[in-house]
Amino acid sequence: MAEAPTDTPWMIEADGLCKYYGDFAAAEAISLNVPVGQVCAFLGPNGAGKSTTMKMLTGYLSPNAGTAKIAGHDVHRDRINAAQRLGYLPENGPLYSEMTPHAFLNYVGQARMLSGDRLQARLEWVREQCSLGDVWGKAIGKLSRGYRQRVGMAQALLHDPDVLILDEPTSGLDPNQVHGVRELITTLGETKTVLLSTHILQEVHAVCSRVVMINEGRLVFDGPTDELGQQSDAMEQKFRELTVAA
Ligand SMILES: Nc1ncnc2c1ncn2[C@@H]1O[C@H](COP(=O)(O)OP(=O)(O)OP(=O)(O)O)[C@@H](O)[C@H]1O
Repeated sequence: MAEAPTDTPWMIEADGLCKYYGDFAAAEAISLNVPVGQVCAFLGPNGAGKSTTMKMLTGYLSPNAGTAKIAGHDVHRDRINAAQRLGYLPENGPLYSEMTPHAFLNYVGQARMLSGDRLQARLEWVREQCSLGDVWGKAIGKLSRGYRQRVGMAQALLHDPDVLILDEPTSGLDPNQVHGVRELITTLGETKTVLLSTHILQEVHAVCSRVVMINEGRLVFDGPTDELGQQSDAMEQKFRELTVAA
């Protein structure tokens, strides 16, 4: 049953999220709150638990313990309202290889209850913003990794959600495309709340005001980007200190 939305300043809330695979803790006691309009980086080495946490935040994975909310809506108990406010770019998006970006995004739009002029306007907006014009009519299965990533980004943005959870949005993109996606995220961050995972520390400086870092399933840092150092070198050093196993 749907819950009444709470009057919360937090657009993304995690409270004590845990995920176990057998005895192995992929995520343990993850709590974090992201306020309206913040662009927050989610960092950690390979296997740290970033994707696992993001899947729990978006309701795609059930936690063993803890709760997640989007714009005050519990992602399991109030799934439809949470999903309406959320755009999610998964690590390996479920893209339908035989469909064109146009057909796929049209289908996604209808599934999200968009129709008529509003759907057409949103399709045109994502085609433009995600630079998909050249491949709009080609089969997704024949697109390069970078273009597939942009189709994934387009489906996350299509319904104009307030909250974006982006798992490695610039992975697989060439430097020009990386620049374009960073600019897009910066613009989106003026009005939306964004949590993005990345391995590229320059990206964090470029677009994020806050960093949350995870290692071996546990939070090890949560603070302003500047606290990790003004330069990428300093940030890299801090990253190693916080994430190399003791
Ligand atoms: N379905 C699963 N069954 C068993 N172990 C899993 C499963 N999914 C993830 N894991 C393990 O949980 C840990 C965290 O994985 P996760 O994908 O969340 O890490 P990550 O920080 O996103 O890594 P990367 O930066 O490499 O994408 C890893 O050790 C992974 O092998």
